[in-house]
Amino acid sequence: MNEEKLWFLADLNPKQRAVCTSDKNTILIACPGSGKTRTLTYRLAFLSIMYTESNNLNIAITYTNRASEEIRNRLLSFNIDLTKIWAGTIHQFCLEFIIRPYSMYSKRISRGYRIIDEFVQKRYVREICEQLQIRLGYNENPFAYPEIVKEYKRRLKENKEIDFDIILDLSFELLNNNAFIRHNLSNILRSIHVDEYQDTNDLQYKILGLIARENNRIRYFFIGDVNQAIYGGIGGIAKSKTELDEICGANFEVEQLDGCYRSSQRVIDFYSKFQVASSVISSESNLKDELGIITHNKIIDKDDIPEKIATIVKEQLALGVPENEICIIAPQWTLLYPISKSLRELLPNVGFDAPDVTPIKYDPMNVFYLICKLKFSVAGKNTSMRKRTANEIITILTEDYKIHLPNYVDCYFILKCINSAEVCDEDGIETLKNTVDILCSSCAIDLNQEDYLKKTYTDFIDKVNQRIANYSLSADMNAFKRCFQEKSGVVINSYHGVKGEEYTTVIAFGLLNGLIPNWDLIYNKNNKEKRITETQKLLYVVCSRSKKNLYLFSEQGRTTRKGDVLTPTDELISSYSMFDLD
Ligand SMILES: Nc1ncnc2c1ncn2[C@@H]1O[C@H](COP(=O)(O)OP(=O)(O)OP(=O)(O)O)[C@@H](O)[C@H]1O
Repeated sequence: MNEEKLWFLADLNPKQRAVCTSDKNTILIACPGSGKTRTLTYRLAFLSIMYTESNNLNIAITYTNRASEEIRNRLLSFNIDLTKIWAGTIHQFCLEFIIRPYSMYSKRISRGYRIIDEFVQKRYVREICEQLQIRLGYNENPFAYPEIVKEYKRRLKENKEIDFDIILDLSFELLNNNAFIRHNLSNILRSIHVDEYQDTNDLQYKILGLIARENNRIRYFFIGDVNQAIYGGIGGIAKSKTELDEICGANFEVEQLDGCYRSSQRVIDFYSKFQVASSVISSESNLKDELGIITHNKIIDKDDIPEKIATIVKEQLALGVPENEICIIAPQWTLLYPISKSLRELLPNVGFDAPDVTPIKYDPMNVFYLICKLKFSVAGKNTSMRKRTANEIITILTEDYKIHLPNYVDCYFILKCINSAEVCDEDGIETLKNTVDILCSSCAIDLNQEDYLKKTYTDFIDKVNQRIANYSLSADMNAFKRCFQEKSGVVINSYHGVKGEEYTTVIAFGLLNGLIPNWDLIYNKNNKEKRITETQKLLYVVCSRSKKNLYLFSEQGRTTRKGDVLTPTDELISSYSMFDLD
């Protein structure tokens, strides 16, 4: 009877279908474009259809919010009921399934806590450096100083604050110290899928292992590609079968997918030169025999980059390539913001899905960010997102800040309050303040009695003001609305941000020693091997996003702060001696 509902399995090749419907703990390792994400997404759909009677959840842990959003959208397009599927990052998983429901069992957070963001973290580091009289060098990592770490941790503890690392530490502690939490949690799960598992760190594996060992009926699915392990610097590691067997107390099958459905053979042959674990990849794409364009320009001046890229974009559009099939990539946000601005000026009729410097920064775990999202996006559109966001606001207030809300407060009430707040066209901050005032008074929240919430509010307003001042931004309602407008068009993103994505034409610039690889890897002369492999993996990720065309730039004229000239990335130059570039 389910067969009709499983129509989508026909879109998989036999190997993908076997993996998708398998009931074994599986490690799926395969090359870019081989359909790992497709197999994972279809597996979630398969499980939710096969086990309609059960309430147990199927979990997908992704590296980014963008990836989990894409999985959810794909499933919705199949009309899959999402109630038994959960997709999000490991931090969201820990927060939702461990920290929030069990915070009363941790002395540190039992009376409430607030999650701090990068803005507050940077402020603390600045204050601590002043206090300890430490002068940090340019780009130096403050957390390499044990005395800074000690004082930072002390402050957070004293203020009942947690950061992203502490979310993981506390989750591990709660699970490790409390058998009943492991028991309760593992009994509501059917399966856990970890996408891009090569980027998982030791503590994250341990958390997953504690859950797995408690209940061997949960099926685990680790999906990844060792050649794309670009987070080694922050502890990401692809564990072997033996290690995963040990961590999860289970027996894993190792499976592989063959062929690449994304890229032409020419693109594959080019990026294969950056493999650290070699394998032969053959194209299964309908673009298989396309030659496309693969080029590396080392003579262009940095000031000519915007015009040159604008010309390529125009040519591609004229050839019929859709806007969202073109992607421009750079290694740093400091390069991405100016190129976005220049391209918008040079190509006023082209749409861009590009990073903008806006008054409000993306921060979905901050309750005031969520209030802004509802106030500054269009009411009446995307009702399910609005209801979800309003519910999330209630959850954060009650479970993180431990605020007792009156019984009448539900998502509709929150939406009504936010919609009714007075708008001040010239001043987004004033509008936000009106919204927070009405929300607090209607929900019986006295901000003066709620220290943590008030601190988060003050920090949020400070951060917005600082961004407006630092980047000379407009502060009117339109500027605030732009933060939440959906963008579409030519994609502009970072080298790390494009992981998992695919485009007909990829244009990458900033391929320079000092950026790719970064200075940390260059200075570390003892570890030449690491420098080479880390750089190769980044180049592999970037180039394997392309279906057909690849324009690479190592522009001239970029220098260090001292004025030393940045030269083209060595690993890129050495790789194409055997390859005929255009
Ligand atoms: N069996 C198939 N038939 C046709 N197209 C497929 C098949 N499997 C995957 N694809 C298509 O190939 C492309 C790449 O798939 P997917 O993104 O799942 O690969 P991936 O292995 O996750 O890649 P990456 O490692 O780069 O993230 C997508 O456009 C997908 O729809």
